[in-house]
Amino acid sequence: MADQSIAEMLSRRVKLANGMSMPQIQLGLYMMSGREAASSVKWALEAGYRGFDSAQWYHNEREAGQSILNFLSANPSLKREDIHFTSKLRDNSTSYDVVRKSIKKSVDTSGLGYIDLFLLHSPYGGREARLTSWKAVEDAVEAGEVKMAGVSNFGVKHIEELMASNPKVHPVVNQIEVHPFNTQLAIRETCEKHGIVIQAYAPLARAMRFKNKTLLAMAKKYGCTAPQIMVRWSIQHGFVTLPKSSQQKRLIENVDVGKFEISQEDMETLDGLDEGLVTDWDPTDAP
Ligand SMILES: NC(=O)C1=CN([C@@H]2O[C@H](COP(=O)(O)OP(=O)(O)OC[C@H]3O[C@@H](n4cnc5c(N)ncnc54)[C@H](OP(=O)(O)O)[C@@H]3O)[C@@H](O)[C@H]2O)C=CC1
Repeated sequence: MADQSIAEMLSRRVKLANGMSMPQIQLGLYMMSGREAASSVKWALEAGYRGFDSAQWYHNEREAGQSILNFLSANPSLKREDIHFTSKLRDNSTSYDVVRKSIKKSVDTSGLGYIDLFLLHSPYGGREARLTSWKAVEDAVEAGEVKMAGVSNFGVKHIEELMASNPKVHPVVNQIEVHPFNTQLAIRETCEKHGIVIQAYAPLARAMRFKNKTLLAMAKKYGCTAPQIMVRWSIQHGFVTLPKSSQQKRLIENVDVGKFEISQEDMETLDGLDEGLVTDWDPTDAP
């Protein structure tokens, strides 16, 4: 696998339980203004990124979608189907209609015609809201508004609850915080059991641990940077990984990870850095 170009790394795809696939490395769009999202998406597409992770909460679905459309019209060899766009439901609701409308609004706002992956952003709201919201997402898939459905920040209990409800549409991913400083073994095991791929958010631990001694020693050994070790760790674990940067140089640096492979022993050393670090929120134990 070593010695792959940036374009090759960005063309890697992960297979999903529903027979579809998605890019393994996608650009995270959290904490980007609309203007930043527009420019970052453009730079990323130029570099070869084909997947983007937005959300209703990020208030940049419109600008990210428009940037994708601009790129597609300037590059007619690429089609809408070559791009993977994710959004997420801001709030679960016990009202089916509220959620259906909210999904339609995201589709319209993005301007992309459909959304590739739509997630419940968190398990908040209780069991009834989770299952009702899921039903609305399933129907949006059946209606073609959304191609695939998944969840985010679901803990073991929430995954088991959803799977026990016999969902019509299989949740293809659970997007959770995962990096060497928070390895989330219990949730990963549960997802694996049910054929749910992990999407690793905050794969760079939001730049909070770049000075960690073990990480720096590893970067020196492999002749790369600390963020590159973190992205490489994430893909070697088989996650779909979502590093965010709104700087052109960094969003290219972060995916230039095809020239080295972390040894099994070093992967285990990195796994051992787990300290349960939460960089933003942790709704995985919500009631
Ligand atoms: N479902 C959920 O609840 C959540 C989902 N997410 C998703 O995951 C994505 C990634 O997570 P996020 O929280 O953004 O954190 P990341 O772990 O991706 O870290 C992003 C931070 O690292 C900095 N950074 C990026 N690359 C470099 C580099 N090469 N050198 C130095 N600093 C760098 C960025 O700054 P700069 O931009 O200035 O480069 C930014 O401050 C989000 O954007 C979002 O799509 C994130 C949190 C919660």
